[in-house]
Amino acid sequence: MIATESLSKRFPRVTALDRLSVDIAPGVTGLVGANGAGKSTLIKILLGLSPATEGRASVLGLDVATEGAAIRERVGYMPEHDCLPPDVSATEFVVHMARMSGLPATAARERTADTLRHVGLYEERYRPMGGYSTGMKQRVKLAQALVHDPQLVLLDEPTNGLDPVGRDEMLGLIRRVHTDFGISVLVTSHLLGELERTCDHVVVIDGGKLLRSSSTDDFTQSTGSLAVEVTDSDARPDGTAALYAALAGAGLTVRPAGRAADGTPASGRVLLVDVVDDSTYDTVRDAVTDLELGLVRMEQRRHRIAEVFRDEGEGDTPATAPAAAGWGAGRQWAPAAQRDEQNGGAPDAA
Ligand SMILES: Nc1ncnc2c1ncn2[C@@H]1O[C@H](COP(=O)(O)OP(=O)(O)OP(=O)(O)O)[C@@H](O)[C@H]1O
Repeated sequence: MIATESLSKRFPRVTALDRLSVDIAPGVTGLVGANGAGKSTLIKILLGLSPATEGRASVLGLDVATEGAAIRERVGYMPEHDCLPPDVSATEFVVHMARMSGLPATAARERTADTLRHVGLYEERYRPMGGYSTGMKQRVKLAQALVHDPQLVLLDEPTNGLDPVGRDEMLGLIRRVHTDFGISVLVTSHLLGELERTCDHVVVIDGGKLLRSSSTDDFTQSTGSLAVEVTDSDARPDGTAALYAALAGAGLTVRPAGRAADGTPASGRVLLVDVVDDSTYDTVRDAVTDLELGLVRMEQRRHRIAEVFRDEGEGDTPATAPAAAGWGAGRQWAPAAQRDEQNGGAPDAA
């Protein structure tokens, strides 16, 4: 669907893309990187709007250097920044964009109504967009990217500025763009954590270089740990501590999920139990029953994408720690994504 070969973009003072070679298949793909990693630059090159300094790229089999117009006919684009005229309504704007894409007037009106309904804009669609919330504006930007029924959409930071609920809704909408309409999606974000729920595949770039391109499952494969959470009871006001002692006493390796920055156990209520064999599940169940605690959850733990990068970064091996100055930001950026997950996905101020 998208292929780049040694693609570079150099500005006078900065190399935004550095010999990037990547292949992106149909489906929902996340393009993730810290601010300034080169995500928007890549999107502009893929749309044929900005020439590469070196290398090649194709989108839907079309060459970005010579077939930009044909690419833009088949591809929708949601830009990162606010670009909506404040005095017109969503309906007027999206109809206009549909007409610009070549749809006849009636089809443009029908497609606009369908698309705005799909993104969840109802009565508000007749009001001037200047009075819209950030979430509504993001939805209009998504609608105009979809209105001409593209084969692929490129979404640049669609969750920017949204609160946790708005972000979840937007990610759900993006997923449905693919499942309901069969449109492939390339979505950028600087938050690793949010993409693992939405994307089939994740491409990570840093300082314009490819850091990793893998299926989401490869990033988040199961670990050998079981996450267990229990309630407290009158008899045992600290149920987690009681369970910890019981499981350790039964010979299992147990630790609290997460540690504070100084290495002390975090105050969280989730315990991680190393799975030895199938009997581990029975031991946990029996311990919870014997202590007369309520079992909130017992689940096989999966890696979070952010942890993969944190763990790899700690080794500082040449294969995973790029020389680019961006890695400094990257190291802060993985825990930031985790913080973001822990607090329920609050917008990242970074
Ligand atoms: N027109 C330009 N002229 C000079 N430098 C540019 C230009 N466009 C981008 N850059 C630089 O190229 C680098 C990559 O920018 P880009 O916008 O692609 O990053 P990004 O990953 O999309 O980050 P963000 O989400 O912050 O936009 C940055 O250092 C940026 O300052």
